[in-house]
Amino acid sequence: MQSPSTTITATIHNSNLTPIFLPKFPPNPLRFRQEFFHRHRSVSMASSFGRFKVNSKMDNSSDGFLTITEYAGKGGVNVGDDLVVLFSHLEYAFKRIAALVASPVNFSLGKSSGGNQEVDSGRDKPKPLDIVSNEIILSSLKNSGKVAVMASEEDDAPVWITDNAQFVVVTDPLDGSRNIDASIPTGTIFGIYNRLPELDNLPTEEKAMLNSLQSGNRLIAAGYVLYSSATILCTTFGSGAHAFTLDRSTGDFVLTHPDIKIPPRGQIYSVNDARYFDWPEGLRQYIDTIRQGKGKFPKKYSARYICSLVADFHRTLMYGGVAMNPRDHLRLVYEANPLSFLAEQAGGKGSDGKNRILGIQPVKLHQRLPLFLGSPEDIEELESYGDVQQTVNPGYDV
Ligand SMILES: O=P(O)(O)OC[C@H]1O[C@](O)(COP(=O)(O)O)[C@@H](O)[C@@H]1O
Repeated sequence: MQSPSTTITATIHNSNLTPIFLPKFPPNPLRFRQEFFHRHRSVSMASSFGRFKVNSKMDNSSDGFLTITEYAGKGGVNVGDDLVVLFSHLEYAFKRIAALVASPVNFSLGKSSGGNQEVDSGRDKPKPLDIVSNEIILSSLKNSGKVAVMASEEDDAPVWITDNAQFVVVTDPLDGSRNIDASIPTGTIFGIYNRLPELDNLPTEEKAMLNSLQSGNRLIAAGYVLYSSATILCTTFGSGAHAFTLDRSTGDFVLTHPDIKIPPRGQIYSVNDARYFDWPEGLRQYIDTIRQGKGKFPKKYSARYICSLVADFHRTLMYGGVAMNPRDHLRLVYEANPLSFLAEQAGGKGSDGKNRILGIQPVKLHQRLPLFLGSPEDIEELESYGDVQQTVNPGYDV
């Protein structure tokens, strides 16, 4: 009989993981790289924006996992040097945030949004993690030299960084941070647009705002980072959704989930159903119906709700079903648009219950709306109930 450690080692070996607590294995098998090349060898990866195409040189690549830089770079989908540089700076920010949320230093930072009120004299009040994460991302974007403006959920107004840089970045630096004291997964969400040169002559505040209020249809890239048992960066450049897992032994994000396809139909719904009595009739009926297995899919649905949007969305992408927040709570610019872009790139849908999210023109930076993300058949069935947006919003303590 094998010893437990032999069994664990074998299991990990077979699943291509390289944990830091075990001796390093020989180079990782070729599986993901080969799969990726095989799938994309002659396939046009042009997005609806018509920008990115696979470079055929990828066929001749060497062994091992594909890093995100390789994927995005000249040997991969070739999104352009500027975007590759921007991504490498974003990656650095995400690694710093991943380290921070997992660090004992959290406790001295004051994890919760309220921060630590008790401070020794002469010492600054610790900043909550969402503020620190915001600063980390802003500093990376500044260092990249590629970003004209950043709009963040943590800032009242967009920050103009530099003239003539190509990109606009919108972000929720640390979503789900209210859960962090319990070490529940959190995430970063981001979207990238091209700067609109036609606005260049406007006053700074105005051009910063209008560049940030672009419709989701114009996103050229988007993604989220899940800080959980693994740190996963799931991204799209408009040519499918791909997830990269942080290999802590090398510090690289490596392609582990190429070309994610959300199941057309899932069996999981994700919602804060303590709000049931504030829901409109249509939403109650929909949930009652699928719970009982009386919907179009004749199986009883199961509920999962982490209350951390990135984690709930990631699970939905992997397993299918629908993740929702039916009240005006989540932000169009920072959350709904980037995640809807990813959902669509994976074959899913993003809706406000009536309309496609990516078609909505933002009118305010911090605009909130109901959000439904998930499998196409589930979203279509939900929308067919008509009355699914929660308009009663009394304010909730937790
Ligand atoms: O309280 P609700 O309606 O369940 O909302 C929970 C949602 O709010 C969030 O915590 C985001 O809220 P904040 O933007 O206020 O941090 C999501 O992560 C989560 O999905």
